[in-house]
Amino acid sequence: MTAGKNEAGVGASLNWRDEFHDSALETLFRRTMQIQDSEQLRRALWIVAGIFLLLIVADYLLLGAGAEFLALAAIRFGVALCCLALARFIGHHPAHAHWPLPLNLVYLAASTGLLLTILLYPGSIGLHVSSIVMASLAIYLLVPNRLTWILTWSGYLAFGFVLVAALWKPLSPGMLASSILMLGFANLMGWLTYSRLNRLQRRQFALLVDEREANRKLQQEIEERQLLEAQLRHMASTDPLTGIANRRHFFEQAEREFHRAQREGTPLTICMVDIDLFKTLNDHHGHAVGDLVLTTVASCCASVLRETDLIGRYGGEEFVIALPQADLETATFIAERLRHKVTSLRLPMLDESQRLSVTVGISQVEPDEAKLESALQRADDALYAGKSQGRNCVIVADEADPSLAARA
Ligand SMILES: Nc1nc2c(ncn2[C@@H]2O[C@H](COP(=O)(O)OP(=O)(O)OP(=O)(O)O)[C@@H](O)[C@H]2O)c(=O)[nH]1
Repeated sequence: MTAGKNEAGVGASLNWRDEFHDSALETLFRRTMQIQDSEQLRRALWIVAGIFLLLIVADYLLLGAGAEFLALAAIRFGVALCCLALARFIGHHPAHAHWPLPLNLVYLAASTGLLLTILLYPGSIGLHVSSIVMASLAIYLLVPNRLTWILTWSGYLAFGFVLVAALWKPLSPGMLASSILMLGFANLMGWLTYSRLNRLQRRQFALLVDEREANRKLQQEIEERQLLEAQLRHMASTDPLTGIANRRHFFEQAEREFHRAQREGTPLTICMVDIDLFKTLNDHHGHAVGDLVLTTVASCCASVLRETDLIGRYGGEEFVIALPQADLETATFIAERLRHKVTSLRLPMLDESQRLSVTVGISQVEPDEAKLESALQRADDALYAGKSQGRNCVIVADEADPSLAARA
């Protein structure tokens, strides 16, 4: 169901048959009501069959076991059988509840049977008029969603009655006129009741469709908003060039790790990573190549880390890494692995003499340290020490043991 069609909503207009003007909505309505309609029809057929069978008993009481009774019983039994067969068929195939042929044939049999009884029955004409009136009302009330069929059937019944009454059971003009009036009134009441029920049912359905459409749109809007929020969050926390965390987001996460490490007494190390002679590379090959180098080195750094490690762009060509649960020895090992990986990088626009390299400064958060910045400062100092020692190396801050301050 498209949104445009649903705009019909509460005001979804109905035609003279009390069906939706919008054929798609009408089809949806019928499909939705299929089970209910077939159930209703089945029940109607059972009721009609039951009435016809009961009438056999009434006929017997009135006529005795004569030839007229047998003829009547055969007609009534035949009609009841047709109804039961159709009810069973619809029970197995609910989708066929609106098949015109079997339904119209059964109706034709039932109403013809009813008309024939007028000929065979010696009862008063008042009884026949009442039975035709009851049958007409039953059609309006029991047959779901088929006004054209209902009108045809009621017309057949009324016309048949007048014909039978005129040809075989001549009535006085007064009796004929009042019978026709009774039938007309029954049909009018039936039609009005049918129309009222039908309109109510369809309006409720249109409301439901509207509500569902509104809910669907709302859900779609919520999902779009959530997606947008996620995009905004991602944009606010990510460096647009390299795709790793930006400085702000890195520090948010690193602060959490800092407090956890201090609380739990576990190690936390910081690595400052700086691309060597990046300015020269930028000046020689231009900013676009510089950007590509930054992106490549950033993903190279990220690839040597565990999921729990943090990496962010500190600024320019400098990256910062936080390694929870890692002491200086482990951090040095990781930094060396990173340094080696960067030196082995090959970019098509750079020749062999222009190998990429990084210098890394490492520091460990001290147990009694109140701020993360102190450890960062020490890592930065170690980095600049590495730069002044000739670059492409890993330097550990305040390291007394020179074996850990590895140099390439
Ligand atoms: N392409 C590009 N260049 C950047 C970006 N941010 C900073 N830079 C450049 O990075 C260079 C940093 O150079 P310096 O800090 O002098 O250091 P260096 O040339 O790498 O030398 P050392 O660090 O001493 O090895 C400058 O030329 C900046 O313009 C960026 O986002 N893209």
